Amino acid sequence: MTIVVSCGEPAGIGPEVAAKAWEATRLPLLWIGDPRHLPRGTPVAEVSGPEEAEEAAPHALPVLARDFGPGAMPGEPNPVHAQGVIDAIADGVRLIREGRARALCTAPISKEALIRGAGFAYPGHTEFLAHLGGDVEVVMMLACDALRVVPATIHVPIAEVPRLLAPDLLEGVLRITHASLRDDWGLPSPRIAVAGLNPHAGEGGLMGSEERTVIGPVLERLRAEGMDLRGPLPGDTMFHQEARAGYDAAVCMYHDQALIPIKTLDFARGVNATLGLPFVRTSPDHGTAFGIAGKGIADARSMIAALELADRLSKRRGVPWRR
Ligand SMILES: NC(=O)C1=CN([C@@H]2O[C@H](COP(=O)(O)OP(=O)(O)OC[C@H]3O[C@@H](n4cnc5c(N)ncnc54)[C@H](O)[C@@H]3O)[C@@H](O)[C@H]2O)C=CC1
Ligand SMILES: NCC(=O)COP(=O)(O)O
Repeated sequence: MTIVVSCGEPAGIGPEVAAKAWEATRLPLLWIGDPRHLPRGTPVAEVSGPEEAEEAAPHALPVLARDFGPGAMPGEPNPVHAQGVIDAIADGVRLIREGRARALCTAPISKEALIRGAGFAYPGHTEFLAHLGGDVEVVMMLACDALRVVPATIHVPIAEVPRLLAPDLLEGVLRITHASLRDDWGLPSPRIAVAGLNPHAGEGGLMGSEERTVIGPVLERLRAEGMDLRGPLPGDTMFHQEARAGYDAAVCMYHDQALIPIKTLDFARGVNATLGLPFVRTSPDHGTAFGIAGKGIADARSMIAALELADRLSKRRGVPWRR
């Protein structure tokens, strides 16, 4: 069964890295988008559905063709394309729900282009997919060989993090992360490190209180259920090599606390996966990279890693849509 790849922002590097990743892996993908946005020379097999992808994939990139209207200008998102970009994601999810595809790999979108061009109501794929998955609670994980990280709050202004960091939210994030490490990653007893919010994890309450009022009590409660949770740990000292050896995933309190270490360690091969969905979704860790779009120089290793992870996780799950 095929892995669906949504086109992402046509003015970015998404179409290029998808074409390069197909070339490198020949996995039975189904790319949904306007084939005119693919790099010139990409061998394309237009198919009418995912069922035809397997046969086509060894020779050409299987494409479920959409007409986005005007062509794409590298680096300059066209508002007219925004709805097509959103629809490609939703179509991919529909194919999985219908049991016709086994996973979704999303190429990067420009959140700003979709919000401005089509009034997109979500700050990213993660939140949109949570809605399409049945308004479920989800978690963003970024993973590479050296590290897995989870930001407890995701696409929100930093000023709002302390208010949003409620015990219920943190508990949900930890439960979903723990269940996914066990069921999707095959770790029978996951070890999770949890960062504090404040410098030095609050320095005994002298540099902030969330570690004592929110994070600590949630960890105590879940430890009592048998989860292996370390922390709250100072965010600045939990990512060096020796520290990383002590846990399977790090749950962080905000976006950059989680993403800076992983993108610094392995930007080229990091993968973003959404946990808690009824289906498997992965994505490269990078964005649209408008500055290099159309130049043919984009590095496809993160997209390849995202496809390989989607392949592995969906095979492990065995069903396209878990109810
Ligand atoms: N999953 C998604 O849809 C994601 C979307 N984005 C969106 O992408 C847009 C741009 O975000 P930025 O913060 O600039 O991050 P970015 O990842 O697009 O670019 C950061 C830097 O890395 C370089 N770069 C990125 N990917 C590369 C690749 N595959 N090969 C070679 N160089 C690469 C870029 O040229 C740039 O210098 C934003 O609108 C953001 O919201 C960002 C991350 C994920
Ligand atoms: N920085 C990660 C990111 O923006 C990915 O967001 P999403 O579109 O996968 O929700």
